[in-house]
Amino acid sequence: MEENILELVRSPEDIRGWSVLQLEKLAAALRQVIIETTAQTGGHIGASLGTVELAIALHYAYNTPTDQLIWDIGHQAYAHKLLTGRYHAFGTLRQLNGLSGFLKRRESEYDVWEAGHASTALSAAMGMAMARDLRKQRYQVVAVIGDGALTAGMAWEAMNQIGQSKTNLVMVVNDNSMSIAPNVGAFSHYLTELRSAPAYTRMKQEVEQLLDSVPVFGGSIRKTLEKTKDVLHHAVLPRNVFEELGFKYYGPIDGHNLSDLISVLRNAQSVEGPVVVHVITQKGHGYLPAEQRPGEFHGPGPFEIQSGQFIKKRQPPSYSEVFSQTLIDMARVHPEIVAITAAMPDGTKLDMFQKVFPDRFFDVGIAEQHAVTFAAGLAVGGMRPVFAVYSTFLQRGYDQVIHDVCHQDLPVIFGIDRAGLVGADGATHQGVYDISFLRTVPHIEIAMGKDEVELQQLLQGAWDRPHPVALRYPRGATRGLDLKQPPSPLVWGTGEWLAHGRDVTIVALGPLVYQALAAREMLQGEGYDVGVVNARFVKPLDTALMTAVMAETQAVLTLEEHAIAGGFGSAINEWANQAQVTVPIFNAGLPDEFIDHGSVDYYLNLYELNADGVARRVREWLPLKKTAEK
Ligand SMILES: Cc1ncc(C[n+]2csc(CCOP(=O)(O)OP(=O)(O)O)c2C)c(N)n1
Ligand SMILES: CC(=O)[C@@H](O)[C@H](O)COP(=O)(O)O
Ligand SMILES: [Mg+2]
Repeated sequence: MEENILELVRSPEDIRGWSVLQLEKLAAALRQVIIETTAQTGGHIGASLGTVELAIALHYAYNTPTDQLIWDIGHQAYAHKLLTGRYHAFGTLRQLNGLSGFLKRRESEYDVWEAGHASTALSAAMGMAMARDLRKQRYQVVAVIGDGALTAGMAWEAMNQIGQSKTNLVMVVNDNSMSIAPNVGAFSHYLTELRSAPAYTRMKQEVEQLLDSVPVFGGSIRKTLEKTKDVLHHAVLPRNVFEELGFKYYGPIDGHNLSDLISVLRNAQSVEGPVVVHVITQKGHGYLPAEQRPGEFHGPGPFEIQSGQFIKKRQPPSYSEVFSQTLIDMARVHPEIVAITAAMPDGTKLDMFQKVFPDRFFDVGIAEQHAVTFAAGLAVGGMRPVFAVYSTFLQRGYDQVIHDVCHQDLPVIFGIDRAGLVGADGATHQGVYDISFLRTVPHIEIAMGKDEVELQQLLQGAWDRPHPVALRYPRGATRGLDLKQPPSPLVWGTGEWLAHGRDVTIVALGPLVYQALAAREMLQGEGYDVGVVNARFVKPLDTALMTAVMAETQAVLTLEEHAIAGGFGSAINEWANQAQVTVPIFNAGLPDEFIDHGSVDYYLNLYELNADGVARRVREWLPLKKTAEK
């Protein structure tokens, strides 16, 4: 039986003496494991197949983990995981208590930087390089960043500092001309030009050879000639943007050619100052369906390897689809509506909007801060911008929400997608902070419907609001309800008293309303008299409804799939405190800790936010007496 080459690799040290042929075999084995595993677990297969050779070459050429290797985002680092002692655990990828889909410092000493959000690698690398220099240590710092991540301002802020500093730092640009969707923007076009001009490197090499062949002598003649060579360099050689910023540029290099990669990376080590190594890779390389459909294979769920078909149950439309379809219907009537995404046209389903209204759709790249202020500008100009953004990524644009949108009280609609737990992406991606960080800001109104019908109604209602509005909706499938076009209107700012109950009233936000109703069913059978309110609004709170509830019930349990600190329950507490409500209020939400990868259902159960958990809470710790026992 043929030996499994991956069994030989317990750490990168094991491959450092290998021949290119052996390394190529290793690359093939890594690809096979990545395909076979992600076919079961789902995950970021496309990006990770694209960096197999790069990961091998980096660990081969550098002395990791002493040399610090930073992967931007970390979704493309499966080969890095497999090379750094995690082959046997790889089957647990993105599963509860298993390997993270991103890099984690607690998982490996080779994971020197944790991320999940894009474009942090260069700032982190600069920090590490400065720390090294200040502490007079000797190790290399290498950051791998994608072309998509280079659309973010943060990356440029870092380059601005790195280029000036002249510190030793290698920036590997992993250019596959893809973000999740095809990459966008002027810089992406620039990279395309740079990529399609291998003549650049050749010509540069030839000119450099020519200049180097000019003999130099000692003393002042030497100095003069050196100076002349310098001037000639600048006059004859075109300088690209990286060079203008102070980096030495190597590229473009075939990112699937191991010997080229290794020799360039080795060369880069001996260069003084910051270096860019521009590597051209193919997303999904080595697995045809992923090469052909790179967008779909960016981060799919399980799939069938042979056919490349996704294994999906038939499901009702997702919340994102309902949001986008409703927006399309509204945009047909209101020509002022425009839609914005920050590199997530597929995830937010705004790609549906793009198909119908290509001129009223904007993908600004991984640039959430810009997207928010761009929306503010559009609003000032008389348009009605809708920025659909994952809750977690809106964190990037917080100052812009406060300073540019809310401060000017502009009618920007934020479609806050993936609000709540997200499952396999884990801690960096949970959408569980937006209520806390948004509700402190004046003018903004925040709502979350219990289902897709209410999402439609709320989006429709947001159109009439003269203020910023944040509409939250979760990841995944809706309840499959019958949707009307146009939806029947609801009264803005009102909740819904679904059931009256004297012992306790559960005031729930979003789809957890259905868990509250199910808990009520259980508890009523046990003699508790349980009420349920669908809060719908976090801001403004429906205080009239809450006042009426407090007059009728012995206790209130607030329920939300959001951090308990500063969330919806806190809003109720603040109001109750001001209104001098004496009814005890208990808050159920997510604890003050980062919540790892694992299914949403698992965590809802763990934190007693599902029907069973809510019923347990009522039985165990609410200071209640069943009405039946009184
Ligand atoms: C701040 C932020 N916005 C959006 C995303 C979602 N996202 C994850 S990967 C990705 C594409 C990144 O493209 P690139 O850096 O070129 O890496 P590739 O996947 O092509 O290897 C995007 C938009 C994110 N992780 N972080
Ligand atoms: C790495 C990253 O940030 C995205 O690829 C994210 O994983 C997408 O999440 P969804 O699967 O919820 O669209
Ligand atoms: Mg890319």
